[in-house]
Amino acid sequence: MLTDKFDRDIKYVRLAVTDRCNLRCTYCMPEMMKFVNKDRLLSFEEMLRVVRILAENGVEKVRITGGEPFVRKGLMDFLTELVKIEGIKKVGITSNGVLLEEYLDQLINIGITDINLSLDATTQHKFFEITRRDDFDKVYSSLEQMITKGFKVKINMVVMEGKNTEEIVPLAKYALKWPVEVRFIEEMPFNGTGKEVSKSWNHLDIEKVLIDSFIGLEKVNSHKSNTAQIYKSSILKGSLGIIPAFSRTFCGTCDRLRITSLGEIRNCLYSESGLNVRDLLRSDLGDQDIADSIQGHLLLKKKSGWEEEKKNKNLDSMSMIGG
Ligand SMILES: Nc1nc2c(ncn2[C@@H]2O[C@H](COP(=O)(O)OP(=O)(O)OP(=O)(O)O)[C@@H](O)[C@H]2O)c(=O)[nH]1
Ligand SMILES: C[S@@+](CC[C@H](N)C(=O)[O-])C[C@H]1O[C@@H](n2cnc3c(N)ncnc32)[C@H](O)[C@@H]1O
Ligand code: SF4
Ligand code: SF4
Repeated sequence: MLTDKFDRDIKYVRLAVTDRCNLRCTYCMPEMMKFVNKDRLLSFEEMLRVVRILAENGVEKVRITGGEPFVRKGLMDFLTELVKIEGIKKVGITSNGVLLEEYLDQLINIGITDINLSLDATTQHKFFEITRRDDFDKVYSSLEQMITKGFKVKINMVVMEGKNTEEIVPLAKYALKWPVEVRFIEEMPFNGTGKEVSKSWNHLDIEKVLIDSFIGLEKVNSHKSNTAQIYKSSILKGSLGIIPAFSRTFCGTCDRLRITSLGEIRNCLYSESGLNVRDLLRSDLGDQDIADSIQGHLLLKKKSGWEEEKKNKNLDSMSMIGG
């Protein structure tokens, strides 16, 4: 079992399969984003090997992220192999939904039905302002199809002062008509431009809007490794959630490791650097040696990454880290 100095067992890995993306969300990257050379990314074979090593050491859940996972060629073949790895009980994907619709049936066949969909607006116009691309209709259509086909869907909206706060209630209303979890995320300073987030709504501002707009909304307890505070009401088919990713910490129960698109194992979203597992996989080290290196690196995981690493001001694009 991979365990850190504070007895947190690591069971969850977030794997960024690419840094490339077909959108340019303003909170994540600049329009002229420079992506890394493809040979610096882990190959799918290397990813499968590292996940096997992690699974042999207690990791049970993998979340595929990026960049946009579906822009990487060969993703479906990779996922088919990934779900077969012994010990991996759950594979989820976080996607912007632009290319998702055509893959839904294949995903069901593979056994992946857990999708977190990023959507920050309910109109074409607002969607374009935030993502700099005109793909709202494709994302909405993917969403409708996912609901029809019975996927377990969580919607992620990054809340930005002066940009989309008026979209909180319209998006939350998706949970009135569909059994989806609509989650509102505090903006974090990973926009790839080096600029700080000027002023952003925090979890209390978001909570006030939700409580004022939905009758009978109540906080419920959620799983300890959940990033979101969940709210339910009898009027909702789904639920609402707030992810206080910037202003508060849920580090005490952090059971996550990240593998960036460059193949770096990072102990925390806010870590400035990590263990270069790509070089280890390309050396002649065996699986046990690599597992030992990962365990060694894990001992550097901070008790509260949020408090101790946030000062790093690592302003990478979120697409490099995977969120
Ligand atoms: N501060 C912080 N934010 C996180 C962490 N994990 C995910 N996030 C943020 O939470 C938001 C939603 O991320 P998702 O990719 O949907 O992942 P998730 O909500 O952790 O996923 P599941 O719990 O697996 O459904 C993104 O903005 C992430 O950057 C974390 O460990 N710490
Ligand atoms: C980096 S994206 C990668 C996966 C996919 N492209 C997507 O957008 O869902 C993963 C998650 O990080 C979130 N994210 C990106 N930049 C963020 C920021 N600056 N603050 C908070 N969340 C952010 C996105 O909204 C998304 O839910
Ligand atoms: S948040 Fe996701 S969809 Fe938006 S630019 Fe970043 S990687 Fe692409
Ligand atoms: S800030 Fe770092 S340590 Fe805290 S929950 Fe997020 S990833 Fe884990």
